[in-house]
Amino acid sequence: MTRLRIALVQMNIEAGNTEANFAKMEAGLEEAAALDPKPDLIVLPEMWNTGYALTEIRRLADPDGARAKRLVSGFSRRHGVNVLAGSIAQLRPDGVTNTLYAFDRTGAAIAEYSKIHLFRLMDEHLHLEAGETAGSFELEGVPAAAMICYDIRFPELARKLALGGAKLLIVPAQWPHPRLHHWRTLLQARAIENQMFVVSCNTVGESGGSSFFGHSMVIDPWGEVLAEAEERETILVADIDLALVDEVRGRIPVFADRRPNLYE
Ligand SMILES: NC(=O)CCC(=O)C(=O)O
Repeated sequence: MTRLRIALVQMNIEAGNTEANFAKMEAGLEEAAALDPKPDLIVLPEMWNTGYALTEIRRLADPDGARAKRLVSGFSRRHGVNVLAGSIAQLRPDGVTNTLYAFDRTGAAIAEYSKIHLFRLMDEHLHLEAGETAGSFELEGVPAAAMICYDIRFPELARKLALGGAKLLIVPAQWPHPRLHHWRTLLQARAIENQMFVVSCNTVGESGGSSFFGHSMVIDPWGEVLAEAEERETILVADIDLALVDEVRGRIPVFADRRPNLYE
């Protein structure tokens, strides 16, 4: 399949209120799955279970992500829809990670990725453990990849994922004011330079001393913004055609023209 309908659940997350956040996440998934036509893929934002309640994160984090995995996997299977389950605060024996999962239409796990660049400005490095591997996977036969929020400031990671074949990059985030122009510019740059679709799901509202601006986006491999949310809770929907990736890569053959021996 080269065409995908994507729905992004741009939601307000209450820092530290996991029960409210789980309820909101489930309501958001149900609302997205009820769209007509139904989406092929639903995406959630970063750290949707706890928000940035980092000083209490060990108490709040989901042990092995068991609760989130059980709920989202069951939802995927019941509705026959792929879900990229945001990221959550996941409790592991060696600490808390900022981890996303993806499930296919049968509810089977197809991806797990823990954020590898921790964002010092929001104290992530003091409370979270960084992941150690990049996030590539396959979605309905499409080579795809995921990064989390601050990761998009590292073009070398996006390039590695694109060189590995990714045509679709999915980015859950909690990106606050006042850096809207960084968010939009970096996401568009990752799409243009790697000639791939970039799909980013942000949050809205005040939490943990930050104000999140939404502006979830779907950007095509030419850098065109196909859909962009405003600063309020919403389900943002866009239809993408993956065939455009090969067309753009054929028109400007960036990957064939690279000179890695000069700069790697
Ligand atoms: N949650 C994050 O990683 C935020 C990243 C961010 O705001 C940035 O400017 O980078």
